[in-house]
Amino acid sequence: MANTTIGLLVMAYGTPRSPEEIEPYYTHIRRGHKPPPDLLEDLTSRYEMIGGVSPLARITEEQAYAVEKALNARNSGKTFKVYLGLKHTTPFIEDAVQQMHADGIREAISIVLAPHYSTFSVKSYNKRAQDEAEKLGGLAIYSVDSWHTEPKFISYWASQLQKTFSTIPTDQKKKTIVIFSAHSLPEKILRAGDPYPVQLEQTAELIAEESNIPHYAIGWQSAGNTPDPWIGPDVQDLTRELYDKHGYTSFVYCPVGFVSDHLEVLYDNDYECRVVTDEIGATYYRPEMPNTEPTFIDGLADVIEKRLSIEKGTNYELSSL
Ligand SMILES: CC1=C(CCC(=O)O)c2cc3nc(cc4[nH]c(cc5[nH]c(cc1n2)c(C)c5CCC(=O)O)c(CCC(=O)O)c4C)C(CCC(=O)O)=C3C
Ligand SMILES: [Fe+2]
Repeated sequence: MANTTIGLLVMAYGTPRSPEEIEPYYTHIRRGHKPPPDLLEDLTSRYEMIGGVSPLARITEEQAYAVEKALNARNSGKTFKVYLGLKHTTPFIEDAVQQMHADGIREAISIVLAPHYSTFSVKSYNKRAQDEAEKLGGLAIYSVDSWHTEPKFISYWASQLQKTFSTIPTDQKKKTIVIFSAHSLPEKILRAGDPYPVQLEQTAELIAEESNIPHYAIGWQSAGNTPDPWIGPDVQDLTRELYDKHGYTSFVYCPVGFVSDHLEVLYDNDYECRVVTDEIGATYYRPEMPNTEPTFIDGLADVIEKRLSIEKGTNYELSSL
């Protein structure tokens, strides 16, 4: 087995690469249903507010190559070859699995560029990859389910918070609150015992501990516009509530459920949350997103190495029975 190439399947949400791609992308998110013109216009105008298209396409690619590079620099005796598979645009997850198979890859490890597991997100990415691999045969994919407590991921955010706090005037620090958030999901996932909210709490607690921040809260953002309830409190409502109850003067938004600069951060945080902080006369802070920061990338490489060593350990035990 020495020196065989291991496929590194990096999966992510995907984003339109041009304004023309917004409609097919949105149609895919809506499971094949074209968006009505008002919804399409609304989404297009949000992309316009962040520069026409999202920087996410470029960042996702850079992240994938950076993780491959970090792993191959480790001299572990293994060579990794990266394949990018996206949920809602090309190259789709299935395209990436087909390419791995065509390239003769027999073993692959997959990771989703989102830290928290949920049946709505990570489970569906993994299922699509596994289904395609099964269809093709001869390719085993070991999936990472979540990496929300990974030490270097936690350190990344802790050091970002220390950086942000160093810019907050001393007399304001005690009146500062950090809001950790992730993408909201329909509340019905909770009835089936989905680990998503507990995992967000764990991430928040670890970062808060390591960075020694005085106050924090957990919120949810970017909820969809459907009649069924979504997990709350929403970050905008939470901001108002925390101000009314405790009079915080500074709000630090950490959207730790995401890892890149993209629409949900650049619009839902940097525009929508700032509207609220402006309204109540508080100061808005939002630390930088991980993107390709080396500590963060190294953390993802650690996650992959650990997952692979578990797999190899298991295989060893099985074959020695
Ligand atoms: C859990 C989760 C993550 C995080 C985990 C992960 O990364 O997987 C995430 C990330 C992202 N979501 C993104 C974009 C969009 N998500 C939408 C709609 C939806 N997201 C959902 C969930 C999530 N989304 C859900 C339940 C819906 C409702 C429709 C459905 O039931 O599927 C819509 C439709 C219009 C709107 O609602 O705004 C858009 C445009 C972008 C790209 C941003 C860019 O382009 O910069 C990213 C990274
Ligand atoms: Fe989304």
